[in-house]
Amino acid sequence: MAVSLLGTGRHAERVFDVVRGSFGEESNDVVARSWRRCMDEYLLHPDRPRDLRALDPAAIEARLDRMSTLVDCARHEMATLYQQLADDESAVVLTDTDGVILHMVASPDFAREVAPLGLRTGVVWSETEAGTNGMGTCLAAACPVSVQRDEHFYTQFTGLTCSAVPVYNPSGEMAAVLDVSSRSTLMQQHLLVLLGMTARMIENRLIDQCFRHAHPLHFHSRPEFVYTLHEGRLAVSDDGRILAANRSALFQLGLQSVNDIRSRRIEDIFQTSQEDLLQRSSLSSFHPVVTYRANAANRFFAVMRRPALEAGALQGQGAVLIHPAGPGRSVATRAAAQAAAARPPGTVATLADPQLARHLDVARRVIARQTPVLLCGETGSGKEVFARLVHEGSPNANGAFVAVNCASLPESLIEAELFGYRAGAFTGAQRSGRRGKILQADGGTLFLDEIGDMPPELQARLLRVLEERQVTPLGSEETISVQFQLLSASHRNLLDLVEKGAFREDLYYRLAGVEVNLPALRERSDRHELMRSLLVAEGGTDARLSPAAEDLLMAYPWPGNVRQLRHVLRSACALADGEPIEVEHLPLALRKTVAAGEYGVSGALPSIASPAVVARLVAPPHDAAPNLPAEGDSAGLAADHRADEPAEEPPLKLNPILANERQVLLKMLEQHRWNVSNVAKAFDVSRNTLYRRLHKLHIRISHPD
Ligand SMILES: Nc1ncnc2c1ncn2[C@@H]1O[C@H](COP(=O)(O)OP(=O)(O)OP(=O)(O)O)[C@@H](O)[C@H]1O
Repeated sequence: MAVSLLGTGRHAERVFDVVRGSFGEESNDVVARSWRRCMDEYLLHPDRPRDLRALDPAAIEARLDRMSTLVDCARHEMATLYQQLADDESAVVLTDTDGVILHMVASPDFAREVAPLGLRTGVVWSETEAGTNGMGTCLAAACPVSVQRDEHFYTQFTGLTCSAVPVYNPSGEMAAVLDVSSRSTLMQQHLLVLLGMTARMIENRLIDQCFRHAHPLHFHSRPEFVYTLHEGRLAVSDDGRILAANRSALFQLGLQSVNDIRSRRIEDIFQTSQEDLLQRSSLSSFHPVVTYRANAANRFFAVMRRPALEAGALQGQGAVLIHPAGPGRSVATRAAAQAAAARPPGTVATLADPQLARHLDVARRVIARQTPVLLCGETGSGKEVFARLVHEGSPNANGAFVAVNCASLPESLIEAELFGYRAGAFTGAQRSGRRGKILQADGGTLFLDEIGDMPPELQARLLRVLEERQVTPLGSEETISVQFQLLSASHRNLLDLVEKGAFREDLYYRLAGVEVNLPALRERSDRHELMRSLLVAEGGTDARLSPAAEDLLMAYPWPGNVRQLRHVLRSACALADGEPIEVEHLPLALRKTVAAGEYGVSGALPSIASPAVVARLVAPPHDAAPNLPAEGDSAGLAADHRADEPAEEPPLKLNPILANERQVLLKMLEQHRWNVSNVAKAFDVSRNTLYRRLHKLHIRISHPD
């Protein structure tokens, strides 16, 4: 390892100079203050380094026990941060408030290399012991700190650059320090941001863990930030009193400390009661609903849930439902699992489309015979919602529904996530080991989403598990028998992937006992009902769509399917703010697409749309070319025109989408008194484009005004 850049003597001299002189001589004031503390208060000497103190194994064990909740919350986030850093010569370290290292994630080589320096579990890195350093100085200064190479007090550490941030407990007190110690000095600012984000994730997990009996309340002033790292998070007792708050909650509410909010009632903070918030959240399928700050006009979007323990251990951030249940488990446990399975986050499950209802029936019958089902369909078409419905009507309905998104897991973690691992299987593994998702699905249903993204080497392991129905956790020699129903899904064509050699053919046939193709939203006959129930979910029972807005939504081809519809309705509800949703509350791009009839032409439909669908959507109802004035021909466009027979049925049979679009345009023309310029402006398209569209849809414009 490189030692001081300056050499021991010169490094010590510089420390002396700065401490004796003014702080201005050292660019980093935090470091200069720390050097002064080291010399004046702790009586350390930069010339006389010493070995760092290490706790004995029993003392380490006792500390780990005391801090086990925090360390458990931190492990996963630290492993993820380590993956993100992609730097073999770095370590992610967690210390308690005495500076004792509790947990460290590093490559085995780097861990071996830095162990003699004291970068290992049980060693004390407080400033009093180790002089100026990332962890100790962060503790002493109680703020994020970056200590680069020669900024360390002792020469022995000047080969390292350490960045550290505080981690707070739900009472708002500093509970730990999260640090990255690396040989690299690059990207320190970026690193501090990443560390700050990881600390917040740990803090949110800690609130979840410590208040599993409380109601979690998620909120933000912008709906898209709810359920993200930036959300405000409160834990609320059964009687509506606030027990804990995260940092973002305090910031958004303009409060200084958790004490300013603890024990206060929901009504003191928001213009709503616990009852009302719970009811509206449930009605909206746990999508954010509007509320206001008590005694103020600040608007927030909030969701309140039932306690995790009561709801059957809904874990993590609104994601996967995991609950052990199956034959032989207690009735209470099964009932909790059932209740939780019946409340998947964000589901209104409207399946009035007869084709979909048939598919559901087939899938349920097939899965009851232990035959795997593969769901195919465009992104956002509701594959997971459908999978949950299959599970709920299956013989394993009392068991857990465990969803794994193969696309969102880093390749290096997917194996541990799926198969689990034994205690100490790798650096960074939990002390107690971990049950993988497959074992969690024992007696229930395993849903492998985006299966086409599973790395090839894991495909072989998965195939073996499916054939043998036995799992061997990482680092273990024990095989465990497991019984689960299997559903998988992909928006990619798996057979194409098989042909390209990216997906194993034998695995494909193993997964696709029966293949169910879910229709895109534009092909569903129940899209009207679905739109209505999503509207209630997003905007409450009073939410209304104006007829023109409704027609426009019915005319749009929805390349992002139900997910996109949900998002559009959510933002429209927010913009309409309690009034009926009008066309102008809908996204401009959507209006343009409908007005210009650009389905499949301007990229409105993604390439995943089948050629048949694209052909149907772009097929003109009439092949006569419009006779239009050239763009910019001011003479031809000087005046707007009036439709001759606006209400007349189109002479040719239009497909439902084009017929809808025609209705939208007619209504808009009516609304704008047949002023084509104004309608074009409302859709933000040129008049030429609009004329062309009107012609295609057989809306005749004849007399200039
Ligand atoms: N039938 C439905 N009723 C109500 N909401 C639905 C329905 N189908 C889908 N949604 C909503 O649409 C969104 C996307 O659904 P889902 O995650 O099931 O789609 P997906 O096809 O699995 O998506 P991806 O391909 O991206 O994994 C979710 O917010 C879900 O709640």
